[in-house]
Amino acid sequence: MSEHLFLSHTCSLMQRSQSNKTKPNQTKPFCSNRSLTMSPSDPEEGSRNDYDIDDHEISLALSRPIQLQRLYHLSHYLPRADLPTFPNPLDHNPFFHPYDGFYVSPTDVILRQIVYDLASSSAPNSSYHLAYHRAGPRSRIFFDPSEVHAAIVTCGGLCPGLNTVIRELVVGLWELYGVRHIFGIPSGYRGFYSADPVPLNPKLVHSWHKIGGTALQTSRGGFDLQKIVNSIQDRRFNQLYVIGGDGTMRGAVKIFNEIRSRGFKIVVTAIPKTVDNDVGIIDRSFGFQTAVETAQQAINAAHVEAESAVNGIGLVKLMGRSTGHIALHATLSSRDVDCCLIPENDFCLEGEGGLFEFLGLRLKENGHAVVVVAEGAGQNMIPRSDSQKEEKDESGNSVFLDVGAWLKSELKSWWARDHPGELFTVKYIDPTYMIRAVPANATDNLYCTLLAHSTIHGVMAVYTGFVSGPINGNYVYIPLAEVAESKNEVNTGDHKWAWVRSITNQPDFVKS
Ligand SMILES: Nc1ncnc2c1ncn2[C@@H]1O[C@H](COP(=O)(O)OP(=O)(O)O)[C@@H](O)[C@H]1O
Ligand SMILES: O=P(O)(O)OC[C@H]1O[C@](O)(COP(=O)(O)O)[C@@H](O)[C@@H]1O
Ligand SMILES: [Mg+2]
Repeated sequence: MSEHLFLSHTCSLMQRSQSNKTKPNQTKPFCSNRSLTMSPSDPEEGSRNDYDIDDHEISLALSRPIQLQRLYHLSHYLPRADLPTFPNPLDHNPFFHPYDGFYVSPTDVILRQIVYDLASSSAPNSSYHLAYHRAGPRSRIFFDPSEVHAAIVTCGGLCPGLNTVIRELVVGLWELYGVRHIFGIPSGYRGFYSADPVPLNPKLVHSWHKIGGTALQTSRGGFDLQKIVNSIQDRRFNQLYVIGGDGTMRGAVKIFNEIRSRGFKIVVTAIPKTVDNDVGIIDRSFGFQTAVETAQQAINAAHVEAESAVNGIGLVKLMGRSTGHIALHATLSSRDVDCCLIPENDFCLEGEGGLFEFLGLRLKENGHAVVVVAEGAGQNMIPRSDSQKEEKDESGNSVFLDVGAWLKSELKSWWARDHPGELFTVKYIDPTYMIRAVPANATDNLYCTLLAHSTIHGVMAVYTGFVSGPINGNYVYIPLAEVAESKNEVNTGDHKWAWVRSITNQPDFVKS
């Protein structure tokens, strides 16, 4: 799945770097502050210290090959004769003026990593620079727009921006490429074989970006591969846009493989949807910022309630099945939070270093405290029956118990035991669905638009089995299977989590 490209700029950077070695007084590339970048090859400038960068190390780092993550293209399994090409209709779109460089070529790439330690050759992947195909319009397309039959489906839980993505897929296909056969599949994967497709057009979807949820409806479970692919074939769909989270994408990989093995001229693409921001590789998922913003209202309310009570604790549970991104970002944005609990960190309640001790001190100092807990945190501590242990939703995801309700009850028991007769209040706010059922904010709406349009461009170029998404702020095409298996967890060793801890002053809550 990979090929090596030695790009000419790599060579030219190497040459620049090497030529600097022989002309010590010239400005070196990548050394912004000459006084901090003495090279050991310049004896008159002193001996090597911590700020030194060896030219040889720079050359080595820059001379690494670029490994391009290859994408599936219909030409990989269909004869070229079945894939006539057409000029991109954007050539004649009155609103576009394709200039030199407007169209993206297969050699346009975006590097996965932009932060490098030039001196490190032992770091993972350091033997090459990983790159992805840049997203964007191609000069030639492989679909006659009049023959396109596009199907759009939304699966899994809600996320702000779902309707915007659908809207922009419809408007983009219609306005940019002249596609007129666009259909919504109602109620998730099961809708392929249990419902009639709904014809979509720009007029119908015009104001959908202002509405939360998904106008196409969604569901969990109901993934029947053969029925889905048969339905796609029977209805002559040749473009499939699947919008959903990790489960949906694992399903999309199976659909893609089945379509490929049947040799159909059908493109499959997925648009990652996860309010939890738990999908890896891409910078962030759409709707996440809206969810964090909406969570502020719950935190503010918890703070007001806590402050207005004697020994008041405001407890807010936020979404995050296996990752604590929403809780973390909401905590960082709020500054009213005393403690943030996430699934990536175990915590203990009792004893020295435990949550109760910490909150007891906060109440003593401030008279109140605000706790934010992600829904997946502390699940291993909540007592559950055998049937609860086994419980799964229709998609096979484990059903979590309510960590907020459990924590509230534990807090009350602790206080009654250790501070009998003293006033104490816990106000538990569970805004779960409120943070994901809202329409996307302006930033997420714009993001959804770019996501939808960059996806359409890739599909019209008949890349298949791919996901479009931003890496380092640039839109790229990533193999679907890679995204489906990726995970984005909070790195509790990095600066962001340290920042949470420095704001809240919370300890690790480990048993001492
Ligand atoms: N491993 C899998 N293989 C095939 N389909 C799956 C898989 N996991 C989930 N699905 C299907 O994907 C859809 C959404 O999955 P779910 O886990 O509920 O949400 P999300 O996609 O948001 O993670 C459901 O219809 C489910 O049946
Ligand atoms: O009640 P539902 O609809 O199953 O949704 C609850 C789950 O959905 C989520 O919001 C998102 O999950 P998915 O993106 O995997 O669908 C989780 O945070 C939460 O556990
Ligand atoms: Mg999921």
